[in-house]
Amino acid sequence: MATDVHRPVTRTSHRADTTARQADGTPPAPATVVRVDGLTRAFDGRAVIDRLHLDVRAGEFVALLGRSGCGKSTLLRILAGLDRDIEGTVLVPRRKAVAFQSPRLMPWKRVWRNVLLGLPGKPERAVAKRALEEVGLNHRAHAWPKTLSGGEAQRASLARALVREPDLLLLDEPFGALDALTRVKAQHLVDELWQRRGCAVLLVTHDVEEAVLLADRVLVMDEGVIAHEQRIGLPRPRDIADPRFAALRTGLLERLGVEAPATAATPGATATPAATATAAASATPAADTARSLPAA
Ligand SMILES: Nc1ncnc2c1ncn2[C@@H]1O[C@H](COP(=O)(O)OP(=O)(O)OP(=O)(O)O)[C@@H](O)[C@H]1O
Repeated sequence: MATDVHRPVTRTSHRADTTARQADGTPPAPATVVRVDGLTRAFDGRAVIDRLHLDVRAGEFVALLGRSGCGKSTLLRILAGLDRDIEGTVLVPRRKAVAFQSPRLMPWKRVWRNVLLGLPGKPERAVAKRALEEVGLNHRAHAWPKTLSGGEAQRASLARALVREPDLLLLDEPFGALDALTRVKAQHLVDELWQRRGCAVLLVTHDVEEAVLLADRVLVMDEGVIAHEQRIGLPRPRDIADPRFAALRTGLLERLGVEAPATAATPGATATPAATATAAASATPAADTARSLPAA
């Protein structure tokens, strides 16, 4: 796998992949596709990311949580190669793609042309159509972006990421602007695509439930570093009614220091993260507020 190294100021250097068979003949651990070592990014003298370490394995689904302003998008932009004003070492695969909360489609290009934007050479329309088929949007291939619904535009943005055949898919709050029902559908789609494609995914989200639903591993960012890591060993597809799901969600909410609102049923009661978790399970817009994270 070709690897990009972003290393303007290097403290330590790493090799990316470790695929050699072990001495006892057991299969090797999955290769590492992302290796970040001692990463620092400062704005106006303030280190938003401060000597951060992170490894992501091939095919792994990682969710990144953290309070608003803690540096999640900054980290994702660095991994995407969009910000290189850094200290430390960042190794990422050359084949990578990003989808943002806003689909960022060019209004003057039809959907299929948007999907092919930025691809090298002269890719054929069939390439776009295949990706659009994968996200269930082929019937809108010739539409103008402004005629798409929010969910359709987000699927077009995903198709644009998929045509790049990424080894690493970076998703920055891709469902944040969608209504609750469309978001659930989009989450299922991403889960399906990830299982089919087998690429590594790094998902930045504010939604604890979404993180537990989709990720193999949930990371919590705080004070410029990965402050907490939680493996999610639940079988897929995951059931939010499973008590183990609720326990993981509650644990993560506690880590994030989310204060739940007092419920009407228990006036004056001290709210607990568990209450937030219960509210979040209903997946209503009100619940979205309960599971959003406070600002840093
Ligand atoms: N180009 C920039 N110039 C100055 N400050 C910046 C710049 N980009 C980000 N920051 C600051 O860095 C901090 C982290 O921003 P970032 O967007 O990474 O946070 P975040 O965790 O993704 O937040 P949110 O969850 O609200 O999207 C914020 O305080 C932000 O104001």
